[in-house]
Amino acid sequence: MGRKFFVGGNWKCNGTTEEVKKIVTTLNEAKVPGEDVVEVVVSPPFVFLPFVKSLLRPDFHVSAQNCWVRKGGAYTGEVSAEMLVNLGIPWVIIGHSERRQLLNESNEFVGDKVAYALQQGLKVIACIGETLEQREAGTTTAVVAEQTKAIAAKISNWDNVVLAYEPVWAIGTGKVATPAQAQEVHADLRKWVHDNVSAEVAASVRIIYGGSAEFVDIINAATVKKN
Ligand SMILES: O=C(CO)COP(=O)(O)O
Repeated sequence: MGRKFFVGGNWKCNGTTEEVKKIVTTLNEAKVPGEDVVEVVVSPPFVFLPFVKSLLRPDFHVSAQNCWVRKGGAYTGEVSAEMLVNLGIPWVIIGHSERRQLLNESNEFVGDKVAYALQQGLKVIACIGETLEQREAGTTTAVVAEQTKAIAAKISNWDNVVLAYEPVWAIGTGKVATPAQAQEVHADLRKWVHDNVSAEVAASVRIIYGGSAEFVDIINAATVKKN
């Protein structure tokens, strides 16, 4: 069976109650293929999670944008994986480049977080991606492999992991990766997973593109491929 499509929306640190309500209303009216074809996941800030979950159509799901690396406790300002599970939040984004860069989350820390969240029963969108400097130095493949390796070292079951390739240079910069650029890294990543995890995981794990995109390119690429 083919891999199920996955579409996610990371709302980052944005929104008011009114705006959130408006977005959810729009999403609830959207026409999409069934859940058996595509999973749709939205990721509001923590404070809006229960609100969004309560308003969102049942075939769309919610995701947190982060969670604490281990069991909760005396970690002021953090939100634990257990709390997300308790609230019925099925997904969490881990290792977003904004957290890696602004909050110094290391590859190892991200690997620990992914492992702990999975152990608690959450599904994880694990983000990886290179900076402009790394791309220009020709180290893209090595960088994303290193980030993936740090996750692979801590987990054995990839069923509940989606790998999100999010090139840092195409996040919030106005720059976009072309479908060919994204596809090239996806292919390298899948090969890395094949050679370093297993052929089964390489065949089944979903790798999504998570940087900015130009819809025109995607549609053209799909048309070219179809023809
Ligand atoms: O960070 C992103 C997805 O997680 C995409 O960011 P922008 O849409 O701001 O480029």
